Amino acid sequence: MVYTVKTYNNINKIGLRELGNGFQIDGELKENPDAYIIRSENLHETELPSNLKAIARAGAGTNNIPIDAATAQGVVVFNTPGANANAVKEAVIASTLLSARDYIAANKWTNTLTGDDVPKQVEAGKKQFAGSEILGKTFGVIGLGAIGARIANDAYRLGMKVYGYDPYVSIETAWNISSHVRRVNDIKEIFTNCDYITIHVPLTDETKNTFDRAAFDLMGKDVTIINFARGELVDNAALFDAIETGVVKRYITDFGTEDLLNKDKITVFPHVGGSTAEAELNCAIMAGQTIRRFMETGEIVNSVNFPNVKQALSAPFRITLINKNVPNIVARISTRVSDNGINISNIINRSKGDFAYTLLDLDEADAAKVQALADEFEASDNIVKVRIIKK
Ligand SMILES: NC(=O)C1=CN([C@@H]2O[C@H](COP(=O)(O)OP(=O)(O)OC[C@H]3O[C@@H](n4cnc5c(N)ncnc54)[C@H](O)[C@@H]3O)[C@@H](O)[C@H]2O)C=CC1
Ligand SMILES: O=C(O)C(=O)COP(=O)(O)O
Repeated sequence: MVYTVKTYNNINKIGLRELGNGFQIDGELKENPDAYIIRSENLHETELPSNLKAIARAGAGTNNIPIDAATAQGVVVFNTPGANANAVKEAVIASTLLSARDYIAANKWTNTLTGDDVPKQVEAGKKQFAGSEILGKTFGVIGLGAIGARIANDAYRLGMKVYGYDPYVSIETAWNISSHVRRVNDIKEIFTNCDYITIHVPLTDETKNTFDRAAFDLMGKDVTIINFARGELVDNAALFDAIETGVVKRYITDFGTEDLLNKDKITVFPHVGGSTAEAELNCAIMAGQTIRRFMETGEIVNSVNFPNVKQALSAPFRITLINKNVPNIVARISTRVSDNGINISNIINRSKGDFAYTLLDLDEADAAKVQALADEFEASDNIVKVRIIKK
């Protein structure tokens, strides 16, 4: 069995080797493949092909993927948690230092100098670039996930007083956060207390415009806002007013829109937070492993729209179903299997919202019987995707 994969956006080739020999990458069937491996390509305007079973986002944010449509079509969407977190952490630490000392403007100015007396001009002009130090300053981190937790710990190590806010922090990540990071339960405490604020949350209806007028109104003066998460987390109109009134000293973001460009107190990078050789390799490796595992075994790990399901396959065949989460569905599935004279060696059914994933391991070596059962499942209104996996 050869599976087909279509890649978008420069996925690291070495990482893709994780797929192994059972996958054809960007071959002739790439317009209706089994899986996509993707980075930031916006899929919201495109239809997902009928054969598609999985999308792996080689990275963290999945707001470029139509998750609800994918779920309804039985497409499992994965990401690669933490695989590019160190890259973003380093970019944010660099940005913090860039705001404290205006190195970019200082470098630009120095490059304008001419003549034999450049050293003299430097000494005369450098006072305009006197900065401040980050030691002892307050640093707020909104979102203490893979990136935020790393940044909070390192900002503390750099001598900053660190506040962290994340009402949904996972237990796993919470264990990794230094006890020196002061966890607050109200985001307002970040806005009122911090000289530097960085945000590391997914873009959702809840997080959109986290930095709005009400947020800026709570801040003191000369606050640096760092946004390597998504542009829409900041209300730009409110930001411009906050810059005008001296509330915001500098806005550093990885997400450019035209209104942000060529402004004195705004520094825009071209979405390069995760663009390091190491992060691109890590993401591609994790995406490749995830897709391979899902296609070859049916197991789900690191999905954003279906629950984790792990179960070694010990029976001759496994049928995987993506089904609507309706009452009595497991009983109905089991009955259909027994009506076909097949024994179930193991069944797992896990739901998330309106849909569920079912692994059916069958004590049946007759491929034709298994195919007939799968065809019956295909015909059911409550089942949106059926796959047969042979041990
Ligand atoms: N600039 C770049 O190249 C990159 C940007 N990103 C962006 O950064 C985001 C975060 O990435 P990771 O830390 O890897 O993800 P993550 O999933 O490990 O962490 C996100 C954290 O945000 C928290 N959160 C969710 N809603 C929240 C809310 N309303 N208030 C406070 N916290 C909330 C979650 O509990 C979680 O701990 C991604 O979703 C993506 O948008 C990620 C990687 C690279
Ligand atoms: O992982 C993320 O969420 C990112 O924003 C990284 O995007 P990229 O894969 O570098 O286009």
